[in-house]
Amino acid sequence: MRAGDGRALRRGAELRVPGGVKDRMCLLLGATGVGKTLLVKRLQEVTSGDGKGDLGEPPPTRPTVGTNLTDIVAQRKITIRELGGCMGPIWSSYYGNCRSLLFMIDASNPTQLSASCVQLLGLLSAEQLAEASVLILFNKIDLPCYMSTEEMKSLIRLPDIIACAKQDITTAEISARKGIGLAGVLDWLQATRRGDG
Ligand SMILES: Nc1nc2c(ncn2[C@@H]2O[C@H](COP(=O)(O)OP(=O)(O)OP(=O)(O)O)[C@@H](O)[C@H]2O)c(=O)[nH]1
Ligand SMILES: [Mg+2]
Repeated sequence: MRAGDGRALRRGAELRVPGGVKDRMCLLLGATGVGKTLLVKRLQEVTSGDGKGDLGEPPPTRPTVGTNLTDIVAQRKITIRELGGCMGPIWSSYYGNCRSLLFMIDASNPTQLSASCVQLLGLLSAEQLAEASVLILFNKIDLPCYMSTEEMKSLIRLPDIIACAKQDITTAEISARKGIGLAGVLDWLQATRRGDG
């Protein structure tokens, strides 16, 4: 399934995580509208070869009702599974074969911050994700906001969260719209993929 082709779950069919041990993948999670689908589309653009230079206007996205599986082919193939924000109550059904986790926060929307923080704490305390590498993405830094990302991090006490977490956590500030920080995301994905052997 291509990014952006979110589809509804049919009688919980998608709840069965593809169980093969070979099928380890990167989960992409975050509240509705933070920009997950656009990020995946942009990563595809920049790795497709013709994505050098200006990315241009962002492609349209629709809310993901269900899940999108996308292969990013850079030095090695990386499979990213985005779960729609509206799927929050059943995200945990997909933790099983997750090796790395991208968690996205909307840096232009401080009113959503506490909800995102609760989601993040839930993820970090999940037993099945204890060994996952985590990249927290503050997206939409191209938009003006009355609060800086540093203030947002401080508000949710992110340094304390990182210090107490079992996971190896990295943070990045990006704009999926403008293409800012995408190279760093790809580098991180490649580095965690290498750890898979
Ligand atoms: N300005 C700006 N807009 C963005 C950015 N990233 C995403 N958007 C916009 O935010 C809206 C939602 O983006 P999506 O990628 O559909 O969000 P999502 O996280 O996949 O949402 P769900 O699938 O509902 O969970 C779209 O209009 C995007 O174009 C960004 O970096 N900057
Ligand atoms: Mg989406």
